[in-house]
Amino acid sequence: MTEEAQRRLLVELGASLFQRGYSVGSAGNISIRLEDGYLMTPTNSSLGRLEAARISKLDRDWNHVDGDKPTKEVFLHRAFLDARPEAGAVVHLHSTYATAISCFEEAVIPPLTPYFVMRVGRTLPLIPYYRPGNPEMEPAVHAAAKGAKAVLLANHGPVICGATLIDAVNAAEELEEAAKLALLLRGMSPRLLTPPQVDDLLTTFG
Ligand SMILES: O=C(CO)COP(=O)(O)O
Ligand SMILES: [Zn+2]
Repeated sequence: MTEEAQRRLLVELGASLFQRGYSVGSAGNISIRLEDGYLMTPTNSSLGRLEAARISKLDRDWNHVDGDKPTKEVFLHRAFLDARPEAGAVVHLHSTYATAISCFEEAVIPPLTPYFVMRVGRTLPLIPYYRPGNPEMEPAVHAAAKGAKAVLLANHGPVICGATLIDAVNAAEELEEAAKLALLLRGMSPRLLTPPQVDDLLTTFG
């Protein structure tokens, strides 16, 4: 896909996430890996109102080379993109239910549905609280991303990657849905997928 097409897709999917309430105000940020660097949403931009020509571009060494100033969470995206060479895009949201789960001491989403396991995987590490934009978070996120496709930032929100932007957005939506189910069923005793069922999903679709 050309860079122009990636830019257009970022504008389209950002608007789609915003319109459906996955982000509000100027919350959240998205990155895409290119052959010659990275595209990132500009800082303080709304995912609902991105402009293709103003999207930030960084070179392979993470220097800002074009467009508006990038998100203050560049290091968060770098942590994922460095740790997971197969990742083509990273989505960070403040989506309501995943953020609610991130506020628990035990921030766990159990394996309730196949699509959560298929898109998010076996583990969802919780990163301790850091101020948004604090680069000190990078080593913890990098280490966690080595073993997981997604993390929850405590009292802040989810970060998730995918092979393509569409994959990362699908995974972010699936994570939010699973968080909603986990909260709906909290305190009850729902049937969970068994470890062999989880293994089977990851072997078949992982
Ligand atoms: O979600 C955000 C901070 O965590 C939004 O920050 P930016 O506007 O700098 O991308
Ligand atoms: Zn944030």
